[in-house]
Amino acid sequence: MYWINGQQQNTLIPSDRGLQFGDGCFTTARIVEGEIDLLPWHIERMQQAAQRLLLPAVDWLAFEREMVCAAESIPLGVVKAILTRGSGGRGYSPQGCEHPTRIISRSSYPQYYLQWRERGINLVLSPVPLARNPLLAGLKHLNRLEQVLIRAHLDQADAHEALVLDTAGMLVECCAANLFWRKGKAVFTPNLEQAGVAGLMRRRVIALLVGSEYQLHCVSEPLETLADADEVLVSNALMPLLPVNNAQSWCYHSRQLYDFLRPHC
Ligand SMILES: C=C(O[C@@H]1C=C(C(=O)O)C=C[C@H]1N)C(=O)O
Ligand SMILES: Cc1ncc(COP(=O)(O)O)c(C=O)c1O
Repeated sequence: MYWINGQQQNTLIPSDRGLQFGDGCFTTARIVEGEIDLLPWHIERMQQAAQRLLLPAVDWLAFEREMVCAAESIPLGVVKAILTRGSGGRGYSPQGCEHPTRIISRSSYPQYYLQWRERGINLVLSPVPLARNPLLAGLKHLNRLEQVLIRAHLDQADAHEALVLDTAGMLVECCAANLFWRKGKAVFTPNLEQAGVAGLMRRRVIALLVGSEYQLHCVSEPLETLADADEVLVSNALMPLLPVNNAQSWCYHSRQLYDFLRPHC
């Protein structure tokens, strides 16, 4: 089910720059008991992305209201919210684009995440690297060709998620999730300065670690750092947190950090 600028409809004008250039940003949220989990953070991240992408003024009240309405009385589900620069401009030029497009959709919850939480998942190294670009790093923008290629390779592999490196060979994240690993009481996550999406569940995990017995380190490390990790976890707004059993040929048996975080995610 889709709502475009508040109207229930399934068609988007072909000149929309979201389609023409991937000119916009998005967020995907979990609905729990009719409410959007982390709603203020979803709005805040979209506002920051809109600012970084120089989008024209957005009606944020309407945007939030439309997300909230899409979630109403749904026990468990997914709301996706997209903002594009709208239509207009000559070629790439955004000049004259003053009416951003709001696209809200609702879908069912991916039930396999419930099973994966209990059983854990396996990760395989993706052959597709992420380009390093600090200008776009962290943003959940609409240009997702890298993820589409990563997912296409993953669909052929015997694994649930992928380990994704950047073009310098540093760990960044997974196909559609952020990555954490633990060594003793030290917890690590890639710093996302050059590539990757600054996930909201990553933000929640980081917040939960503050003042705990664990120390968080945002790092730039190669794949091999996972060889002597005690535990590996992945997160996104829907999962929201999954324990990893295997990454490449390395096995992890501990659930210490997962058991600490899971009740709060
Ligand atoms: C790709 C989308 O959203 C991301 C994917 C997932 C998921 O597959 O679990 C979760 C959160 C999003 N960052 C999408 O089309 O919604
Ligand atoms: C490439 C990528 N990294 C990280 C994430 C995690 O973001 P969030 O926690 O906001 O869902 C996503 C969302 O699926 C993603 O697509």
